[in-house]
Amino acid sequence: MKIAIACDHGAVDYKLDLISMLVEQGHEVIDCGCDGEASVDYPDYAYQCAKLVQQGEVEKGIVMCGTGIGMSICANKVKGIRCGLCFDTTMARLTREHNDANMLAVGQRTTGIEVVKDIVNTFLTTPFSDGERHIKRIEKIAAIEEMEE
Ligand SMILES: O=C(CO)[C@H](O)[C@H](O)[C@H](O)COP(=O)(O)O
Repeated sequence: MKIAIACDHGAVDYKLDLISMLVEQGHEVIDCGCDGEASVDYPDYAYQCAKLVQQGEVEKGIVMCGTGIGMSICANKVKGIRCGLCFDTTMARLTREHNDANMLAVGQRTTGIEVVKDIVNTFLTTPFSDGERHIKRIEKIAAIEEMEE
């Protein structure tokens, strides 16, 4: 799978760990930065990653910061993006099954790396459940985006 990944200065270590894991698994990864621990602004990196997902350049996006909150807020501002902030594998499974999330957000300061790896693997391998009620709700999300334009 082609995946874009981005972080702010609060999650560089996790981003590098996840890139190693994903490449080892055979995924193609586009690294949207940032690259060091100097303070940066998470919207700059979340936006780059979300645009790659929106434009169909990649199938999924993964963003991370201290908590994942800032990154997820930004990603969800981009039309067509459904980014789930996850703290465990149940949330990762449900954001795929129920929300058909195309982006995942995690936090380096809130969640251990082994749990984050499990979250990422669950997110990438769980299909959308395709239930009629979920489709209807996702269509309503898209309708809100249209109303807000
Ligand atoms: O958006 C966040 C908080 O909800 C992220 O955790 C950021 O990484 C964090 O705000 C960065 O904080 P810092 O004090 O500038 O390192």
